[in-house]
Amino acid sequence: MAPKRKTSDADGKLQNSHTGKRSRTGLREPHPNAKQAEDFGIVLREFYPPEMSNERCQAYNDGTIERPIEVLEAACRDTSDKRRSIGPGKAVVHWFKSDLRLHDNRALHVASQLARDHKIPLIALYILSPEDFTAHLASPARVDFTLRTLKRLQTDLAELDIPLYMESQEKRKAIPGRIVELCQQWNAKHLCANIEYEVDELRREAKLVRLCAANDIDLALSHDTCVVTPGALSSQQGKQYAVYTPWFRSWLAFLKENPDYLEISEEPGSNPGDARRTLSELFDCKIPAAPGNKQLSDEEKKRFEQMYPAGEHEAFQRLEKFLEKKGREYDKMRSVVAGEHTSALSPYFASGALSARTAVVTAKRANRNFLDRDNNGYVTWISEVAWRDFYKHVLVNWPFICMNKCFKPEHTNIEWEYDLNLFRAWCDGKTGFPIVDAAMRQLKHSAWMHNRTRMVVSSFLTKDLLLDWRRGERYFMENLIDGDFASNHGGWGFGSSTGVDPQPYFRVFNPLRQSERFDPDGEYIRHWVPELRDVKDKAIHEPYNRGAGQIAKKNGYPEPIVEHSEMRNRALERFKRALQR
Ligand SMILES: Cc1cc2nc3c(=O)[nH]c(=O)nc-3n(C[C@H](O)[C@H](O)[C@H](O)COP(=O)(O)OP(=O)(O)OC[C@H]3O[C@@H](n4cnc5c(N)ncnc54)[C@H](O)[C@@H]3O)c2cc1C
Repeated sequence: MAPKRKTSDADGKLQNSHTGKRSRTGLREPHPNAKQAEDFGIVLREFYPPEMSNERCQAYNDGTIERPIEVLEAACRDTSDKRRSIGPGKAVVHWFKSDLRLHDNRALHVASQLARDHKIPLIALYILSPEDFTAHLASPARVDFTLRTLKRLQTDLAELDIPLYMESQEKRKAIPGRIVELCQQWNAKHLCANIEYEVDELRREAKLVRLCAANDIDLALSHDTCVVTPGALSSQQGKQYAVYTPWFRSWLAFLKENPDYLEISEEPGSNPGDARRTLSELFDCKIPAAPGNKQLSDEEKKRFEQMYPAGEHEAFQRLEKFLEKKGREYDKMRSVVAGEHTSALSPYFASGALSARTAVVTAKRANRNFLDRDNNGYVTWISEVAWRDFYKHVLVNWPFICMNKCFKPEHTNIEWEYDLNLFRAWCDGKTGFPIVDAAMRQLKHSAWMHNRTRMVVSSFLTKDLLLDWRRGERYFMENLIDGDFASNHGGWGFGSSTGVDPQPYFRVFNPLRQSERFDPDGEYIRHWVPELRDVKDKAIHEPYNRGAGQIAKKNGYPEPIVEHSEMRNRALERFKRALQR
């Protein structure tokens, strides 16, 4: 039998200009929530087509549509002969994206080796794309952190006589062409970059590989951001794991068998002596400005600078300090929401100032006996870093999750609410549920939130308010300094029970129990909700039901906006109904 022809991802995007099942007229009918989802700001129509159909997700699962990673692999394969024949040129370029570090950077290492072998200089490149920031919902705090990290990177590179050329490109479509133009201007024949696994980026890189080859430039791409490359692990049936625990077992076994995956790449050496002179104009580049829609106030800028100093040196110091002071107790303390018991390294991973590999190797060293599961603190922390890999592996295999779809497309049929008042109350930390409000205010102030409360508030938005989880996912991206598509989607999928390896839908977090368990003395709540600071003892968890209503009311703290058990039942009914369809 002839194999089924695969539709390319890009073809499919054009074919699938509408959503849902075919009606009797042959046109596709929208999903139950498609229109509301657009009006509620979930599908960004400025950049993307309407929500895709469940059929089309199924076609990805059946392998009849090429995944973006396959499109990229095909581009690399088709151009490999041509690329191999390309000579050295006069410079090698490393294109920085979300890998803003010198230490343990796979593609940068390749670029530096090439430059050394051919005795030509290395040029570093960064292109800021306001459109990408908007389409990918980058928060102003994350953009500011990226720009501050670039400043550190520029200084570190300059010490090696390597220039960092930076510019803004308003239109993201213009980026591949502009990169080719720059390489031609610098007479560079080799361009190196690390792979980003989000759909837009994989498609862009597939185009760029071909465009470069057509212009006599070799784009060499490296796998770098995950410890274990997406696609390297598969179940006994040869499939991508959808459950974390067996996946993690396989991840550990893979690293035991392939220790080279934990090898740290050397930092680049200095450029040859005359690079300062021959490339002098590239050394004075200004850090691009944050786009107008991603600006912070002066007060916010100062606050974030203090909370999260930028750069890889800071990241490494924080890593070492965390492992030394908190690592051993991590398994016992990581869910306590008051105080600092986790590493708070997520902004550094997200910007690429710290590699996951370095984190694992350093933790392993701190533990010394990692594979024999010596200390539960370090082993648990490594397993958390592995969650980051897990969600990226999931994204590569099920790319439609990048397109506003659930991991199980049938979950798109859940009937959500689209109530703006409830959504605002959640965003502003005014739901009358102290643990939820404390967490949402922590997010506003710190652009970061504790993992436990991320789970609590995502469950609350979806199960207690029954709001479409994708709006919460978007709000997180727009506000987190560590916003990372795969981890954020994974977290929201977990909390809303619509994702890969989710919390089962019938196990609904009770905000009160979560509060009593993970903030037993109410320290976290009192810190973030000043209206409740004078509330004594256990009343802090639900002031209106435990005799502290007067204080709460006097200080303007709202009564609960919903009744948990009633909403829980409603959520269970809606999930059951959707899954029985
Ligand atoms: C609804 C929701 C949304 C989330 N959104 C993001 C996000 O946008 N970006 C992000 O980096 N993480 C996200 N997470 C995962 C997790 O909450 C954060 O990574 C963690 O809180 C960061 O704090 P830390 O650096 O102190 O973590 P630590 O506890 O010190 O863990 C170390 C590192 O492991 C990784 N990690 C830990 N837990 C997870 C996890 N559950 N999933 C994936 N990676 C993990 C992170 O890179 C983290 O920095 C989300 C979780 C949920 C439930």
